[in-house]
Amino acid sequence: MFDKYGTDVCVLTILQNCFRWQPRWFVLKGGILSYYHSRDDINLGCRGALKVSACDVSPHSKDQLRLDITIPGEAYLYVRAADAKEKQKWLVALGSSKANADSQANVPNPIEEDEKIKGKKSELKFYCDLLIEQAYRIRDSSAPISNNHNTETNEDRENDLDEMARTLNVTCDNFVATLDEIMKLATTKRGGKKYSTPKKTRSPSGNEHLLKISPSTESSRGYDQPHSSTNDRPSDTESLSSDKGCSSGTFFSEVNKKLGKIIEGNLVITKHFLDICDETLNLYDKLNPSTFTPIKMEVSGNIEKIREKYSTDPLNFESIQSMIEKEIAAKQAKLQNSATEAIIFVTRSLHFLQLFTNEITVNDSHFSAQRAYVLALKPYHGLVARQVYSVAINSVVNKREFNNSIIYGDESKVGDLLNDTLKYFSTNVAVIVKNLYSFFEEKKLYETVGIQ
Ligand SMILES: CCCCCCCCCCCCC/C=C/[C@@H](O)[C@H](CO[C@@H]1O[C@H](CO)[C@@H](O)[C@H](O)[C@H]1O)NC(=O)CCCCCCCCCCCCCCCCC
Repeated sequence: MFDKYGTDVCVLTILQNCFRWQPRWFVLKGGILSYYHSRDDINLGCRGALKVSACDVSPHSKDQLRLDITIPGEAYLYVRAADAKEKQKWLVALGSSKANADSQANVPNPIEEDEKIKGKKSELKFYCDLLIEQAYRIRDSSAPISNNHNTETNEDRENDLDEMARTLNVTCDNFVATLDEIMKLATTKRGGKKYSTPKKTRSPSGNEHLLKISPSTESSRGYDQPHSSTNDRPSDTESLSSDKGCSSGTFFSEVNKKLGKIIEGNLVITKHFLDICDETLNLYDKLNPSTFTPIKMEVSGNIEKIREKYSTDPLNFESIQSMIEKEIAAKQAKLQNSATEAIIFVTRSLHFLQLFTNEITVNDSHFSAQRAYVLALKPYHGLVARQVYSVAINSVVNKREFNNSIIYGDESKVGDLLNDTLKYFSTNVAVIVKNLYSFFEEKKLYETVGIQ
């Protein structure tokens, strides 16, 4: 188990998609557990790494050879040793690594304490995951077409590859920029030699304006907040919600018309909330039905639960907040199928859509969906839901198809209106989502309802 560098190395089998165990090469060094595709691939870089001190390590209750290594709510690694002896060695090695880190934690460590660095590190991890995923997508898409049924033309493929390459380029730039910021923060904190950004030696990406986009680290839930109150909402409601009086427009210019009345003060008006949610359901029909029909059904089931509750007493349940308050008072919020629970899940899907529509104005659809998922849904999802996501993300249409499916009328007349209507939708929905999340927090709703 120990190699010539005094490092713990081992082949462990790892639980991958579809619940199949795959052998992987693991290295535990300096408190970091890294894994590689195989021993021969060490030079190619690790496939994943976890800081052991941040992990919970627990033997599986039934499987004698399995260890679950998790950072609650963030990462998980399910591994299986070849035999009981090997598992025991790993338990001891991981346990000692954690204990070492704990004892060092008593010595004040300015880097660890620095919230900024922590935030940047999770940003870096986000870009690292994206880089790996985008690189694989390019590899898969550039493989020769193996059957005659594929209707995609060479031009389509080239366009897709171009778009993917541009996105990869932006992600690389973001990754490097974040790493650079971490280096600066770390050296300043340590009082070390001032770090200066290395000169760019490669050709510019031509996407410099996109570098401003970075994952939100503003709150623990990763919520993006373009506008903090109803007063911040865009004033030009007319021009963006009514597609400037022409017969061409987008799906969102129609939806936007309904957004004006949805908020009163901080209250989200139930009737209009339901209206908007119903509208957004139409979007799922533009996506791959076999993947998205079940997701649409789940979301529409939740919308129906809210509608049903509302219909029992529209006056008392005029706002979403009053509906929740009354369910809490009647001790109904915790019940299975409560309107409160349904509101939480619908809000999460709206949050996803809000982030997606904001991001798609400057990025490709895959990146946008990925970012929206990481911020809006992933923190709440366990293994199964994440796997559903990984299937869904692979059937996301590209940006060109996305645009085509939301534009109606004369495409050439839509121009800037496309992005304007997306931004308008996103900005206004952000206000709705923000108000609801603040209310959830105020009422400690996740604890009250008993969900993660
Ligand atoms: C182009 C967009 C691509 C979208 C790709 C992302 C897809 C997200 C996949 C999400 C997988 C969800 C898997 C299921 C999770 C559920 O377990 C979880 C919990 O369910 C709730 O459980 C309660 C009991 O505990 C139950 O009572 C409750 O009723 C039930 O809901 N559910 C969730 O976390 C909610 C997930 C909502 C996912 C919404 C995804 C939004 C996708 C928007 C697509 C349209 C936008 C693009 C338009 C493109 C046009 C070309």
